[in-house]
Amino acid sequence: MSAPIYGRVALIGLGLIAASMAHAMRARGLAGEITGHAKSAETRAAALEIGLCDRVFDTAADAVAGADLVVLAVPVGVMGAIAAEIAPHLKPGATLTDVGSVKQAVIEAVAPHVPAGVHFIPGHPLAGTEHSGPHAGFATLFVNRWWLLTPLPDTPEAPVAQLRALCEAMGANVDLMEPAHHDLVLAVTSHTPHLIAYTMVGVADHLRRVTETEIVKYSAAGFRDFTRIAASDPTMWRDVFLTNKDATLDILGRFTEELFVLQRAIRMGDGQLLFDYFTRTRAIRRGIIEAGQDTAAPDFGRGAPPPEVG
Ligand SMILES: NC(=O)c1ccc[n+]([C@@H]2O[C@H](COP(=O)([O-])OP(=O)(O)OC[C@H]3O[C@@H](n4cnc5c(N)ncnc54)[C@H](O)[C@@H]3O)[C@@H](O)[C@H]2O)c1
Ligand SMILES: O=C(O)C(=O)C[C@]1(C(=O)O)C=C[C@@H](O)C=C1
Repeated sequence: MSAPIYGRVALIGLGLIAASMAHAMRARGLAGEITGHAKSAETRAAALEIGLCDRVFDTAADAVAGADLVVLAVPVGVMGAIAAEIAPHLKPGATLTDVGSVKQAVIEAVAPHVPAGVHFIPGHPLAGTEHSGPHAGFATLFVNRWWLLTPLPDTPEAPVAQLRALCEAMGANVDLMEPAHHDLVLAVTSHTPHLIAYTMVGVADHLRRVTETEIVKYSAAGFRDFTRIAASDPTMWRDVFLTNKDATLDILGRFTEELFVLQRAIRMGDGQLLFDYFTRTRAIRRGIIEAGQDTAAPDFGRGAPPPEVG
C-alpha cells in the first residue's frame, strides 16, 4: 500500500475508465476517499455495490464538494455542461482533470467554467476496451500504457506533478503534450482506425443479407478484430468524431488516397507495389514490438480475466 496521493477523489461518470481508476486507486491506497456521480441511478447503485466509491451522489455538484481531485470521466460531448454545473462547488486549490479521448474540444468546453484557484489539467489514458459501464473496469487497465497530460500554459508545476504521480502509481507512463498535437496523433492511432473498423463491419453487415450466416460462420481473425473495435460505445465514439472533426477528416483523406493506390495496384496486377507496401508496414509493426511499445494487452477485451494487481 502506498500513501494516498489525494485525500478525496471525485469521479464524475462511473464507466470503464472511472471504474478502472477506482479499482487501481483502491488496490494501491492512492486516495483517502472516493466519491462519485453518474447520471443513472442504476450505475450509481452498481458503483456502491462493487465498492468503486465510498459514497455516491445524485448530483455532480454534491459529489465534487470538498474533493482534492475531480475526474471528468463522461463522454466528451457532455464535459462542458458538467463543468458548468460543478464549477461553483469546486474546492479552492483542487485539481480538475478529465480522461476524454479528444483534448482541444474538451479544453474549449471546460476551461471557461473553471474558477481561479482550481487547476484544470486535461488528460487522456491511452487504454481501454470495447466494454463500458461500471462493471467493465479493472485495476490493471493502465499498467504500461501511456497517460497523456495536456496542461494549459499557466498551470503551476506542483499540481501537474501530483497528477502525474497518481497516473504513474496506477501503472501508467506519463507524457506531456500540446492539445492540438494530441488530437492529430490520436486521429492517426485511434480515431481513424475505429472509423475504419466501424465501416468494415458495416460492409459485412450489408453483405450478410446476401450470404446469410456465412460471414459469422467463417469470420477470420482479421474481421473478428474489427468487430471487437466496432463494438465500442456508440455515444463515446459519436462524440469523438464530432469533436475531433478536422484531424479525423485530414487523416481519413490521406487514408482514402492510400486506399486508391492499393486499389489501382490490385486492378493493374502490380504485385511489386503490393509486396513493397506490405513489407514497409510489416517493418513498422516489428519496430513497435522491438521498441517494447506493444502494450495492447489484446486479450483483456475478449473475455480473458485481467491479471491481478501486485
Ligand atoms: N473506453 C475507452 O476505451 C476509453 C479510453 C480512454 C478514454 N476514454 C474516454 O473516457 C471517457 C469515459 O469513457 P468510458 O469508456 O469510461 O465510458 P462509459 O460509457 O463506460 O462510462 C461513461 C459514464 O458517464 C456517465 N455519463 C454519461 N453522461 C453523463 C452525464 N450527462 N452526467 C453524468 N454522468 C454521465 C455514464 O452514466 C457512465 O457512467 C470518455 O470521454 C472517453 O472518450 C475512453
Ligand atoms: O483497446 C481498445 O478497445 C481501444 O480502442 C482503446 C483506445 C485505443 O484506441 O487504443 C480507444 C480510445 C481511447 O481514447 C484510448 C484507447
